[in-house]
Amino acid sequence: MTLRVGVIGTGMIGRDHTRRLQQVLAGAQVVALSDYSPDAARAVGADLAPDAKIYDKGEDLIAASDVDAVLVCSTGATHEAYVLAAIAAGKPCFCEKPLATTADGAKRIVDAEVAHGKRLVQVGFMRRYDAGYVALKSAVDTHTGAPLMVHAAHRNPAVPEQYVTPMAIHDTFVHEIDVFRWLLDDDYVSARVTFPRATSASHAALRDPQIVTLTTAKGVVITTEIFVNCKYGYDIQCQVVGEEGTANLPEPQAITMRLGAKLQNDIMTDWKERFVASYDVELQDFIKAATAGTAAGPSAWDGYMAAVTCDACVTAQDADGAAVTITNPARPALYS
Ligand SMILES: NC(=O)C1=CN([C@@H]2O[C@H](COP(=O)(O)OP(=O)(O)OC[C@H]3O[C@@H](n4cnc5c(N)ncnc54)[C@H](O)[C@@H]3O)[C@@H](O)[C@H]2O)C=CC1
Ligand SMILES: O=C1[C@@H](O)[C@H](O)[C@@H](O)[C@H](O)[C@H]1O
Repeated sequence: MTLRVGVIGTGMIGRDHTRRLQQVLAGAQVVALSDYSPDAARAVGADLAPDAKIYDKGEDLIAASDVDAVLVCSTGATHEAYVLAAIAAGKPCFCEKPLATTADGAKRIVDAEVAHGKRLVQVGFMRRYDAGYVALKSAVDTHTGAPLMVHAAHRNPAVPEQYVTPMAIHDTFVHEIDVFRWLLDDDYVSARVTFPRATSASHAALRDPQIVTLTTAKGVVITTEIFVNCKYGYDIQCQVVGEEGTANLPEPQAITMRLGAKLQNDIMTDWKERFVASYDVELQDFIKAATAGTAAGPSAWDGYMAAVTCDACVTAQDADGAAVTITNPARPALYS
């Protein structure tokens, strides 16, 4: 059976996911596209899915009888309404991060899915599918002993002018929030944010870099540098320090050159390239589960827990370095 997929939001990642569904992965076909700007949907259709029907409204795409499953790739603030509509229609839904821009919004999705009684939602936390993180988790689970600390960095070369201080949490750090819960099998109890000297490459509405310190229920302290105007490349770093040893996230494969009296290798410059294989694997997982009428991988609960933590981190950005407590809600049986 070929899964008939509708894609809502045909910007950067909507286009890229349409390409992988049409050209890379097995078992799915994009039959419908929708975007706030219909011209953007038409352009992606013309380039990648000429037979796809273009819908002016995402809600109509979700309701269409020939759409089996939905990909929500529009801007973050629009996700909640589309995911709720997909659940109401009983259709599997892959939602790009964030699941919702507030914890309350994510909770409404969890409540709707629990009421439906079966998982339908997968959140686009693709790092859980990254071969490097999978290897790191295996090392942490089997070799390095009880984790004590994590040191991490999330660096982007530059961000658009409209990117402001809270986005460093909701848009960027949200990946670490999810992947470290999974990596450590733990939840967060507090968040603290400090701001080093600001880079001159930023502007008044974006305090950059920032350092977030999360403490987990088991007492692990995680420090992450978020630096979104680092200039030199897209660089994701992670080191777990355990009782017996340390484990580092592997560097992406790159040719090492001895050239012009220098030892050098390229550093990637964007997320599309850095995590290309992870996006492929996560969506193949979505196709497999959605074909069976359900969802796997990062759940609406994971999206909700990430949103709760994001809210605490954003509060901590204005707390002058003080710790903000994170209260974890009770987990419904659907997500156990
Ligand atoms: N997992 C990952 O690594 C990444 C995830 N993302 C997430 O994907 C989502 C989209 O990001 P980008 O593609 O980078 O943004 P983008 O700005 O390139 O594309 C967003 C698209 O959504 C459309 N849109 C806006 N409101 C809409 C609405 N109400 N209904 C339908 N379409 C609407 C816009 O017209 C635009 O075409 C965001 O939530 C972002 O956080 C983005 C990049 C990487
Ligand atoms: O998800 C992503 C973007 O939306 C975000 O803007 C970047 O900071 C992240 O590095 C990237 O992975």
